[in-house]
Amino acid sequence: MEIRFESSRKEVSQMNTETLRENFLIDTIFENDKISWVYSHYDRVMIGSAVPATAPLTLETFDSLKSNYFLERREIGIINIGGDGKVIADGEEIAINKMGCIYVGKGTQKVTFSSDDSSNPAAFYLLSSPAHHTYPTRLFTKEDATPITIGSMETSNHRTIYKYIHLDGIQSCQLVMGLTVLKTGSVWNTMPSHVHDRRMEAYLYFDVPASQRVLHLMGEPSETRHLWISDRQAIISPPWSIHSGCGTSNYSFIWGMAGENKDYTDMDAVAISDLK
Ligand SMILES: O=C[C@H](O)[C@@H](O)CC(=O)C(=O)O
Ligand SMILES: [Zn+2]
Repeated sequence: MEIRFESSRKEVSQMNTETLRENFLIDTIFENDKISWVYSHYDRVMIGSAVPATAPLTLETFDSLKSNYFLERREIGIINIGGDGKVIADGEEIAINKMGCIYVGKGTQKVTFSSDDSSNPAAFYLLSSPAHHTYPTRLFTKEDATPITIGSMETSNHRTIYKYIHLDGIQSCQLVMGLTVLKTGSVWNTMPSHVHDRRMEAYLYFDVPASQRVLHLMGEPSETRHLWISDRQAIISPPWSIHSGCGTSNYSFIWGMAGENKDYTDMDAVAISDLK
């Protein structure tokens, strides 16, 4: 497991491309037959993936977590971006199709991931944060997520937001999770952008066509930086940073947060005219 420590706002304003990518881009995820994790010191959120290509995979703990099993003091949100699959949580088998979300609560001792068809394996994106209470394991399909459409074609940000784990959805201790799908012809996500100093955020871009890229924007609103992102790569966004992007085509992404509250609408908007 890779550990990423935090960087200060001043440090980030002085980073070159390579240092920025080393600190905030997660590019080696979604490897076949592997569970991989990055432990971020922003709100102690763990960002990972599980691709059970040829055989099922079991969630294991790490020495550095000093726990007897992964979810002893943690909760986890799982979203499938690949073929149909299953999650087994302490014996409870749950089928999960593309864009479905499963929350598994603290205290669950054994979690296993499998694919229905090894020629089209499931690809599970994982987000985990510390937890102090057990909320029940729950599945939401993308239809359960009461999708809302925002933005417009005129401003190239027409998109549908699916909220899964949040105040009015699946209950959790601090995890908030969902995904956004851009309409054909729309390329901007989270524009106008925002910050929420009370919560860190992580993005996983997916369904980005192989020859296309997303220009992800981060940094303080008056000190923005960019990173070029390809399909199935993730980005860590510090609590003081904007997290927004513009694609060379439309695309989708999973957003996830942890911190002070689970209120999706708790955002401090940044006027487009204030970005530098
Ligand atoms: O705090 C919320 C997150 O940044 C995302 O939900 C924003 C987003 O998906 C979008 O506007 O497209
Ligand atoms: Zn946000």
